[in-house]
Amino acid sequence: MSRALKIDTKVLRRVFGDEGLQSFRMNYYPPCKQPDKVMGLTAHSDAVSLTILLQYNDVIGLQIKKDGKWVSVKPLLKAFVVNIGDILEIATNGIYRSILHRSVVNSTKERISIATFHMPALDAEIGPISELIKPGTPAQFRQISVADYFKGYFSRALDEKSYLDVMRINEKHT
Ligand SMILES: O=C(O)CCC(=O)C(=O)O
Ligand SMILES: [Fe+2]
Repeated sequence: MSRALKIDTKVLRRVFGDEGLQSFRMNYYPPCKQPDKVMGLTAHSDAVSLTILLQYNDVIGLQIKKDGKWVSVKPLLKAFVVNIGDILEIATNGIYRSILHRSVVNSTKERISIATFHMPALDAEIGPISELIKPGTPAQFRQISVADYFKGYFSRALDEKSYLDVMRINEKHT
């Protein structure tokens, strides 16, 4: 990522240093006779920096929004899905985009996924990396402490990528 962003590797270490937090969530989706009428997990992007996800059993459910369409991510044996989260979008000033995703349910089979979320420590600050703010690319997001960022995030309903708009400079705060 440092190479792609053309920044020193020390910069990402500074931002996502070794004091970061990891949390995890196990999602259990029971079968539903009318899967078209329910949503397993509503469309969202992960608020964190990076998510490493295991689709534990061989049941399709995770979908990502690609070119305006929902696309299923086929579970692969022993493979992880790596999803970019909102903090990485903020830190890279919009160069890396967090992925909009959701989970649908199956009519006969249960589904289990395990997500590990990675983020900076609560007392760290997040905002666009200073090395990426240049005359042609001004800061797109505000600077905020990780604690305040998550306080705001958890006080809202899960709603696509709407919380990123709250962090955006020159956008209406809803
Ligand atoms: O069940 C899945 O595959 C996705 C879970 C997810 O998006 C989440 O836990 O944030
Ligand atoms: Fe997610």
